[in-house]
Amino acid sequence: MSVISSSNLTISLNTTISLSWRSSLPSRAIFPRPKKPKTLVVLATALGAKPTVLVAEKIGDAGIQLLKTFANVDCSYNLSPEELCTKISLCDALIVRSGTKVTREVFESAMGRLKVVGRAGVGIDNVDISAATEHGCLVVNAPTANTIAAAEHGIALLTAVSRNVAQADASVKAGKWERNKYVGVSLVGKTLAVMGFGKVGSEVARRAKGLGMQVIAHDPYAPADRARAIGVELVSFGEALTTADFISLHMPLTPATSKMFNDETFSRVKKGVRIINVARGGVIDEEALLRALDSGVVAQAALDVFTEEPPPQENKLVRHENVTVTPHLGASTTEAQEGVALEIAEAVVGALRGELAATAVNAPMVPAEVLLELSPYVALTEKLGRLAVQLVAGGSGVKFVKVTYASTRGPDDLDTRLLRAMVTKGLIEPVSSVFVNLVNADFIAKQRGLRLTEERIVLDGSPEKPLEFIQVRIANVESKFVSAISNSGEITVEGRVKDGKPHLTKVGSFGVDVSLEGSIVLCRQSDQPGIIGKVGNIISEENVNVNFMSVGRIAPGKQAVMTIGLDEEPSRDALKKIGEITAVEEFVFLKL
Ligand SMILES: NC(=O)c1ccc[n+]([C@@H]2O[C@H](COP(=O)([O-])OP(=O)(O)OC[C@H]3O[C@@H](n4cnc5c(N)ncnc54)[C@H](O)[C@@H]3O)[C@@H](O)[C@H]2O)c1
Ligand SMILES: O=C(O)[C@H](O)COP(=O)(O)O
Repeated sequence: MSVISSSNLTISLNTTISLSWRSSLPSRAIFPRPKKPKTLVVLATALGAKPTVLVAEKIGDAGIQLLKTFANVDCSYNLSPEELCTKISLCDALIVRSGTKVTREVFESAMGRLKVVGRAGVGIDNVDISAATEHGCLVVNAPTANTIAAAEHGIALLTAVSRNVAQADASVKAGKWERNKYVGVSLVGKTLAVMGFGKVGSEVARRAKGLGMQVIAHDPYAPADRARAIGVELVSFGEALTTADFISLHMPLTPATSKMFNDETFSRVKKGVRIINVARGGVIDEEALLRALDSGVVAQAALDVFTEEPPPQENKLVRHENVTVTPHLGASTTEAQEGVALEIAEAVVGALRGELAATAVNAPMVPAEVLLELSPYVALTEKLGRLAVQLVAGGSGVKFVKVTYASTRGPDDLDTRLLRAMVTKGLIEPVSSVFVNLVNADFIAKQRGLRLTEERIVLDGSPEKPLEFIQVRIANVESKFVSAISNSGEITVEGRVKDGKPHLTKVGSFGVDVSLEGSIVLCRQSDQPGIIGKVGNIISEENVNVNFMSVGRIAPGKQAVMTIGLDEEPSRDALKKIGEITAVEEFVFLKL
């Protein structure tokens, strides 16, 4: 047996999430129960409480129809920020495109009801992800359905600028015939630098190769072999700037890419370069681009996206004769919009049902089969957390928690992120009013100063079961049930999964066995005949059903801890009577 300790690992929840929709449902479970998603749906319908989805920007009809099969759908477009904040407290989900800013105020105004924001598209820079996470709100996007549309629009703009299509069109419509003025440049043999070699960037590269261009790409995170496979060389930012005749932008807007193209970068480009931007307006310093256009450093620009959308009327860039503009049309093809709408509707409905969200933005993925296998352990860890915190005297001074996983599997074969998050949920929810889920567990733990460390015990044996037992220990606290303090001085509870059900198997240093459902009475007594009967009588007089009972003792005739699992909560009077039995030295009632 070996112990692997990850000492001082501050809890960091990078966990798959699927949310169960909680509004009006009796269950507060946040873990997707892959075998039972339909139960949640049936409950929602039976209670007449369908979730409400606010669609704040127009999406394809197929998506709306799919949403309507599951939810009340409110399509309200062009809402002001104030109107959105007013409506949001009545909504379980919100769907937007790039035109709606989902700010911190929106999450605050939701008052905990908003469970998922669906971004019908790729870029999530219009959603305050930190605020979403802090409010336990899942953010999902539709990352694939508009890739080709965006790439095609990039190529449309590339060819349009090279041949002055927009300017020449305007000139002819103005009654002119200026054949000499609108002589263009050829694409064949020219170098195109694709900045951001992701989904759209690589499709642009592929198409530009077909036009006979030399394609280079800059992307610090893209694998070189993927680029090589389509005949593209990955180069440094500097090399891309200095060698390109055309630059096409395809990176996300992040703090690192904001104003990536500025006076300094324009001072390094080849004179006469042409720039295409179908990514995000904010990656270019628009004032600097204007200066570069005026000085002729940049010959032409084609812009689909702007820092402020729509750009103000007087925007000089928009009116510049060497600039071609479109109103953020990259994703706007019939095909892409139908695809995006379906992709986002499926993601939102799935998240509301408590199923896996494959496109979660603020919660990393754990494969479905892993989730299924870990499901009973997820219930176990939450319940151990709940029990442990209720054993603390005072109830809220929990700072140092250690979770031990005993398994025959090596650490690399056991992903404990979900379990860790559920311990956090179990520890925090009974002593606070906050709702903890897999999205916000990390944030809430940190906010409350909870430091959770994990330890592995690697057991010998065949690794069929993911875990043998799990132990939760709380250090530096006193307990209202002194027997829960183990020899190491910590409140200790241990459990395992038996026949698919979570069981409590140890409290302090006492071995016990009780199924973790309903509620529990823990009772320490001097080991002598008749006690079990006396306690049992008090409970049965109350008409409360005992679902499990076990006694763990140190040695015959010495102290024993009796564990009684109850279906309902006994009255205060009954609990008082248990405490008055002479041989009972201490007892505690715990809710699961
Ligand atoms: N105009 C439109 O309508 C439209 C449509 C679709 C996508 N987009 C935008 O296009 C962009 C790309 O979309 P995608 O689907 O290809 O996303 P993606 O995530 O597949 O690709 C983005 C790529 O940018 C790279 N990147 C990140 N930081 C970078 C940096 N500092 N320098 C260079 N590369 C960097 C990433 O490694 C990634 O490979 C996004 O901003 C998206 O919002 C716009
Ligand atoms: O990031 C995206 O997916 C595009 O910018 C598309 O945005 P839209 O949904 O507003 O067209």
